[in-house]
Amino acid sequence: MAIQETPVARRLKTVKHVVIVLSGKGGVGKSSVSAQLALSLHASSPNVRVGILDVDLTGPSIPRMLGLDGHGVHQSSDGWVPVYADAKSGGEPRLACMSVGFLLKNRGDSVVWRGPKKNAMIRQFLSDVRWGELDYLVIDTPPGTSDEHLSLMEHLAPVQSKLSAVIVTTPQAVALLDAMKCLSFTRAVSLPVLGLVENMSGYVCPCCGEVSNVFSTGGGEEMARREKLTFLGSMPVDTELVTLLDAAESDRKNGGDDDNAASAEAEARSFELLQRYQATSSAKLFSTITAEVTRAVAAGMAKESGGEPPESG
Ligand SMILES: Nc1ncnc2c1ncn2[C@@H]1O[C@H](COP(=O)(O)OP(=O)(O)OP(=O)(O)O)[C@@H](O)[C@H]1O
Ligand code: SF4
Repeated sequence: MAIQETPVARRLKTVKHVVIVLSGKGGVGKSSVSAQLALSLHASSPNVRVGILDVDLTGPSIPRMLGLDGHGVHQSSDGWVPVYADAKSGGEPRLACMSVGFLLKNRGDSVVWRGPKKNAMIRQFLSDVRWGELDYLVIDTPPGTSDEHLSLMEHLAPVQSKLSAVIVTTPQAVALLDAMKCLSFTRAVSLPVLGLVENMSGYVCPCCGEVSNVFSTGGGEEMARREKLTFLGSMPVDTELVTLLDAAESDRKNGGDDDNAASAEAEARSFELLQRYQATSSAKLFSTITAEVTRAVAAGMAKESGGEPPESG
């Protein structure tokens, strides 16, 4: 008997690879890493098409991080239409975003749902968004390994071969302990891990750019070595990132939330700011991560098709 294709599998047929970003603890920078990874993949080639899906139902922060606060969800005959972060920056839009944040009236509103409703929402996000052709879909998840993660893995099971994960941690012992729980989750659900990112590893002085180690450092690298994971790199606490996010946000607010010329211009400016951050030294890490993601995905695809993986640069 033929196995019936699920709506999620049908929808994700046009998506080549899915990168799930996980963290054991809240507030370690998982959404920042997801947003910067999506921007970096987008910048890696003028032909790469990227989607970012925010399934952090109780704390969606991707719209703010991409300067897209205030957008709503529009329905088409073929499903929900994602919001394009680069829609106003000229050329064909190729950075698509969908978040529960687009469903909330105000940013301060919270989602108070029980498990079954969360599960249904995650299924709908995976099956109903009209992504079109995507090279990468980055999924930002809630912290920890909760019901949402189990739902996500259950719905994504038919496309298991397209999945991999990036784990984000901070260097402190308590965060590393939670990152280990995250790692055992990936092992339990057979989710391949592309590598580990250590965020808030040191502090970049806004005056001279010197990096000082406020907390312990190197814990992420040590954990990666011990667990035989790829260490993707470390990112210091960078006030430039905070300033940039604030600037992008106030630009967006000044433009208003309506779809008028002022808001379009503000959105184009905030996207430009975000792209500019990619060129700073703290964000250089993301080109390494992007290269690793691209290499691992190409190797995986070559293995599936029986061919040789391309040489990594
Ligand atoms: N390297 C960094 N330098 C400066 N600020 C950072 C850095 N990483 C994250 N932040 C800031 O820390 C805050 C928390 O980051 P973020 O929302 O990415 O964490 P999270 O792990 O996704 O949190 P949550 O538990 O809410 O999902 C944000 O305001 C973000 O801008
Ligand atoms: S890192 Fe350099 S500029 Fe920053 S506070 Fe220390 S000495 Fe001053």
